[in-house]
Amino acid sequence: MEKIKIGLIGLGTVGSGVLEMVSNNQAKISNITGRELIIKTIAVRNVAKHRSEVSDDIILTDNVDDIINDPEIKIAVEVMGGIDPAKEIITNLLNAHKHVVTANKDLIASHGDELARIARKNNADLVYEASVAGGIPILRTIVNSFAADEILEVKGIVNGTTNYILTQMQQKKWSYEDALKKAQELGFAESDPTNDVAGIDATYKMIILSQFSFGSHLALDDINIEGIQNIKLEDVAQAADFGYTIKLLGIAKRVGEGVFAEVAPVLVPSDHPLATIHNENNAVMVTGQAVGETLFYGPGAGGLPTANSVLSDIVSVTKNIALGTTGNTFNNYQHESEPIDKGDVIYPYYLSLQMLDVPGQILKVTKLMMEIGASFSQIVQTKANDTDARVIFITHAMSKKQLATLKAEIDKFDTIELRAAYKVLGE
Ligand SMILES: NC(=O)C1=CN([C@@H]2O[C@H](COP(=O)(O)OP(=O)(O)OC[C@H]3O[C@@H](n4cnc5c(N)ncnc54)[C@H](OP(=O)(O)O)[C@@H]3O)[C@@H](O)[C@H]2O)C=CC1
Ligand SMILES: N[C@@H](CC=O)C(=O)O
Ligand code: NA
Repeated sequence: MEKIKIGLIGLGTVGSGVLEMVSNNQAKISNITGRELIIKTIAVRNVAKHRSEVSDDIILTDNVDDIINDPEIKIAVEVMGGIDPAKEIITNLLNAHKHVVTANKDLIASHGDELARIARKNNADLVYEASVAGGIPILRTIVNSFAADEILEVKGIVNGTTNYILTQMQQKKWSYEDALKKAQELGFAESDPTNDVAGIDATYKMIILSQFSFGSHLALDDINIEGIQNIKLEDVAQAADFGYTIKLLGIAKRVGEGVFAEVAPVLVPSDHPLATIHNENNAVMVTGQAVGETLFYGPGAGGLPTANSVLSDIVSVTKNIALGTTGNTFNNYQHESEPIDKGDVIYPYYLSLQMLDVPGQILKVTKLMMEIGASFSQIVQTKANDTDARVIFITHAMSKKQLATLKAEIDKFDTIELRAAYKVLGE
């Protein structure tokens, strides 16, 4: 049987999963593709590290040129992460006419168009199913199964680390710090978890999902991003009392001829499907004009689940090599979007305020709400400490402009502090 030789760049959480799957699932892969896959060379940062999983017939190197310059290697798998030097490495691989499979959302969200052009020029495949929602086969599903439908909205939980942290805070009352540490130990977090907890990783994934769903080219600056770093156990408990679960959601939807996208903590009604997604699992809800609402669920992080997506890409490239059909862009939907006024997008909000416990304080907030033309649907007051009250409001739908004015006006009161403002899904 003809052999296809592969170069693997990175042997951490995902790379180890890829190595394991290629050796354990060879029979099925060969059956489907008519080719035998061989991992010839693995590039890592530190070759001195003990790696019992690497057999003697595999070349282990710390020099990626051993893959780039090897004419025998047809497919390179980049699972080292980060933008530099991954961008230069992938560029060199494509220019050396290698097909590239990557899990790198940072790079694809930031420079995907440029890399896709280089791939096309070299008649090479560049595919990245693992970059969004780990083990969920979502990108190829949008390309193939939503090819004709007009997608109106794509939203969901697209970061495993933060969903794991929120689940532990909600179900086991773990502190944020303890939950993050465990997510790192389990291999869900990025090597620097800042992007996970600050919502940047989820934003990269929403940029890629928006490209596939709307043909748009959003940049980080186009998107309102808020992470989970400031969520307190008291908000988690208060949200639960109101019947909500706090989730870090990515939302991207068509607004007129433009696309609105946001990543932020959102109160999800506890009986909503997205509220039932726990731990490192992810879920992506795609709403199409014709099909209506669809939901795709599965592990969003972790070695083997992510490796399964990488392997699906490797198999797809291998079939293209066998058929002589390489060089097609993974996503070729392009649609020019117009800028939208984000201030007009409306949602209900959860507002947590701390105020001096004396008469007239709630009235001040109520008057402000009247002035901006907004209103409350639920109010709860508890004791914060000897002098202060905690007052939680759930508002009716209001615009971001109204919310910004409210925040600015509350800021002027010495006796009232806005401690949290989170969107609420549905009204
Ligand atoms: N972890 C997950 O659940 C998921 C991760 N991803 C993405 O997959 C990619 C890999 O993630 P993950 O496996 O978790 O990362 P790890 O940190 O576990 O592994 C990174 C690997 O890359 C190697 N490496 C780093 N820099 C270089 C370099 N300059 N040259 C050669 N090798 C290098 C490291 O070498 P050494 O071993 O010597 O340190 C290590 O083997 C990232 O893009 C990530 O965003 C996507 C979906 C899920
Ligand atoms: N760090 C990421 C890994 C997968 O993309 C996450 O937690 O989702
Ligand atoms: Na995926």
